Amino acid sequence: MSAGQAFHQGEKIRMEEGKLIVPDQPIIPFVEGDGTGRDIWRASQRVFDAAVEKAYGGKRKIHWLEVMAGEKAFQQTGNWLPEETLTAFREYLVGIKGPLTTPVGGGIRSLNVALRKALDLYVCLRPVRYFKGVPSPVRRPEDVDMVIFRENTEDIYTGIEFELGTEANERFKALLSEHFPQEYQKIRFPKTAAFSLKPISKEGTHRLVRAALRYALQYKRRSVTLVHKGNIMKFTEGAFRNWGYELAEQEFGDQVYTWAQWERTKAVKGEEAANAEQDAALKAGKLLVKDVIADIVFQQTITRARDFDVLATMNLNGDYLSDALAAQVGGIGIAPGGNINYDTGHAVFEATHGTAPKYADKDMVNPGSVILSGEMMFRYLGWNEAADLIIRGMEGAISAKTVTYDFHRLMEDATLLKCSEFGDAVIHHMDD
Ligand SMILES: NC(=O)C1=CN([C@@H]2O[C@H](COP(=O)(O)OP(=O)(O)OC[C@H]3O[C@@H](n4cnc5c(N)ncnc54)[C@H](OP(=O)(O)O)[C@@H]3O)[C@@H](O)[C@H]2O)C=CC1
Ligand SMILES: O=C(O)CCC(=O)C(=O)O
Ligand SMILES: [Mg+2]
Repeated sequence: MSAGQAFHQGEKIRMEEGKLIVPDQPIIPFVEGDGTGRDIWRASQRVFDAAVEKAYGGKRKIHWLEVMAGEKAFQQTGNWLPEETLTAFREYLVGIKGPLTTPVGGGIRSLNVALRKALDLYVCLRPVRYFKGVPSPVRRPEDVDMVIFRENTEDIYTGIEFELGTEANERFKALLSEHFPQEYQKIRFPKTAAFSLKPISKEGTHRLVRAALRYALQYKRRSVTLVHKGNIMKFTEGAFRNWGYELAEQEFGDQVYTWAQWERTKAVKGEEAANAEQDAALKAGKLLVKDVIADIVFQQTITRARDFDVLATMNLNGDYLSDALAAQVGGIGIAPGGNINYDTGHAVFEATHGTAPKYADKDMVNPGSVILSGEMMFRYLGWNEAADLIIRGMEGAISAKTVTYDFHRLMEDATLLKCSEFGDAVIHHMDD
């Protein structure tokens, strides 16, 4: 059904004066996704409808609107990401999607990235929390309670690349050697080098860090950590850190204490004075804004998880970090997310994982990531009662040890469920 068809029941979600207006019968567009997306969507949609029905007894209802993207769209329309799909997500403001396949080393560019860019969904929000009973490779998974704010529209995901052997690559190299001879000299094997460009802007950094800080202050989190590889990429990743501190001090000065402030005090008054200043600020309830280099963050989030809370990252670092952190709390089968523009209200919720093609149509994988992405969507809509039921259902199914293969292989005495059966178990445990 097309986005604009007037006879579709339900109403549009709107944004008015910076506030989301959610009717009781909203139209929500969804993409089921490629590969395992099909199985996962079927299970998840049942969970969402059950949660809404149980929470509101018929007063509220979602009118699902299927929109096409990926393989299904290509088969049916010859287009991987039809304009109608973008129009639907634009018009109805809030949607949800399954994973879409991106070929490696050639072929189409990521449809996921294209959607994020088209709707300017500049925050990729990925909470990482522990559910009791989930199998984990670390000793204290309950210490993991982090929220990733990943920049979603810049970085190497911009897709400006020059492939070896193409005329564009030769022209790009000629431009470098003519206009930037010193930089050109640094290329180890210029004859066989390909290139990717990495734009990182002050504007893009500011809006991402602003969103992370607002979230941290609203939910009374302990800290926001800026993640970067600024020692090596000084003017992109290093600038991300500097602009992040700048924004924090300029816009949230009376509510935060930054490590940039600590450095300045140390330079003038010494380390002891800087430590005392930080202690006093934290005692006064200020939010700590700090930074970490992107390699050590992968170690420290494991060895001292409690030191990390909200993490603000550029696009690639956040992509890596989301899968890595998910491993500590049960893996990618239970890692939700949302792509959000807090200014326009547009949001598309989706799992952190991909299409896992080897499991496609086997009714086997964990639908938990999409189910929890729906939970995030309900909270975004203010439907907290439905969201709470989903959490209760997930907790109940996991603590009853009725789980899909990914958890089953790591748990003792668990019952192996199919993807669809896990959805049923979540619904069943909503009544716990
Ligand atoms: N937002 C999106 O749409 C995303 C799309 N992708 C795309 O997906 C495709 C495949 O990517 P790939 O790198 O293989 O990553 P995937 O996340 O698709 O799969 C990697 C592994 O993660 C585990 N896994 C994934 N999903 C689940 C699940 N629901 N339940 C349990 N385990 C799960 C499986 O592990 P095991 O083998 O151990 O069982 C699987 O083999 C690529 O084309 C990629 O571009 C990737 C990420 C995000
Ligand atoms: O777009 C893709 O295929 C991969 C995206 C991805 O890995 C992510 O957003 O986490
Ligand atoms: Mg990823």
